[in-house]
Amino acid sequence: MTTTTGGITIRTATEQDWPKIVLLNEICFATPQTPELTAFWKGLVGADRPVIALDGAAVVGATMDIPMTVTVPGGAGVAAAGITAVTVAPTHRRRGILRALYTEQHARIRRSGVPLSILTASEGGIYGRFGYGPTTVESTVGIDRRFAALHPDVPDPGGVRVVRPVEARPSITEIYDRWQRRTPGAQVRPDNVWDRIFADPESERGGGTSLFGLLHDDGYVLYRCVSGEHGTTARVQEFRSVTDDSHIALWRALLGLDLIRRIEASVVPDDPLPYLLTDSRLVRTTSRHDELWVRIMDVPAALEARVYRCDLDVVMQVDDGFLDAGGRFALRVRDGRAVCTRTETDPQVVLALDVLGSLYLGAHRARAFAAANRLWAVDSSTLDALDLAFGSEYSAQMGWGF
Ligand SMILES: CC(=O)SCCNC(=O)CCNC(=O)[C@H](O)C(C)(C)COP(=O)(O)OP(=O)(O)OC[C@H]1O[C@@H](n2cnc3c(N)ncnc32)[C@H](O)[C@@H]1OP(=O)(O)O
Repeated sequence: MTTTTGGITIRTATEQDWPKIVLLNEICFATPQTPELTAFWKGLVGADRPVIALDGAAVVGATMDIPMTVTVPGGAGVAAAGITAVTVAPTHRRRGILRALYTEQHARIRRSGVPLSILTASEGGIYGRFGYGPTTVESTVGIDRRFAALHPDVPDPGGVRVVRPVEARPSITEIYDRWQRRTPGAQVRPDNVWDRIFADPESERGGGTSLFGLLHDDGYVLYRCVSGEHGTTARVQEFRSVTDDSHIALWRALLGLDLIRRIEASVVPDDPLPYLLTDSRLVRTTSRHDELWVRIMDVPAALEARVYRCDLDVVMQVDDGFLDAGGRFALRVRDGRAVCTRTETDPQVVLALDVLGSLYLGAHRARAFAAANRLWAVDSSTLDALDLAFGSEYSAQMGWGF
């Protein structure tokens, strides 16, 4: 495939293009790549899968996607294209190269038939126009461990062992798989991603120690320590837990790190962490940000893949200004399962595809979008019905974690 717009050629890459793609990535993300990192990305993406933009012989833009599987409410794994490493040279920005790359890439994604396309966004203002809505949410919190006391009602389930992560790989990966299958927005993690996590290359430690591990039968923590002028901080890279007891036991272990001054971790909106402490204010939020963005490629397939919390009958008009994946859809839910079909009936709800993407995993509310005039509903009870049905048990979670 090759198309040319405004003197720029858009085509799929070959193995020979990779040195130029890597240089573009290094410049755009201000991160030099080691040969190992390049080999890792090539293995993940496939050498001949990026879509690139050329000005003469120079590569001036690139985008890639990785085949992924995302958990949706109810636990099903849905196939998704994971868009990554999108770059346009600083010499060629704001003249439509990203749009040209995306047009080509998304046509290919559509032909592949996957119901979803996903990404994590470098900036929040770019991807809505392409039908992506922010879905999962996470906060970074910091705790001054010296003052953190556990609430007297919080039990001490025990069962945590200190491990070297690489030696505990089978247990850690098995727990991740359990966590991923029950967590909307979580993704199946392939072996080569695990290989990289356990290899723990020094170039990616951000000045910290190698990874330390805490392991429980139903959860684990991977963290590293960073020393600064105000003492040592334990930075949690991953905290995965599938039971309340393991969540408590792992936080007890972290808060027991006597010589560590501060613990930093990412938490989801309904994380019980503040309630474990006598003083919940000690869990200070330092940032709150979107994590996974979803673009629904096939509305009926995506809406039928998840389960719902109550019965629902609604006709939605979904507007897609980028591709033609929108239209009018009748969504009928009984006993949690949906049937979604195209219809000509007048809609009770009108919304853009990026808004439907934001509602899809259950972490955002239709009523809030309606208040912002980003969703129209025929009446207030329709908004209530949407929010009741689309809500999910675990409100939000994190991505691949690297
Ligand atoms: C999924 C990921 O990989 S996230 C990483 C994205 N990459 C980066 O952040 C690296 C640094 N930035 C870049 O490489 C480039 O600036 C890109 C890729 C973000 C944009 O590339 P460009 O070729 O300049 O974008 P292009 O000209 O095609 O713009 C497409 C649309 O997005 C808009 N847009 C582009 N960049 C931005 C921005 N930073 N903020 C808001 N809107 C933007 C344009 O106005 C345009 O809107 P329109 O089509 O509705 O008029």
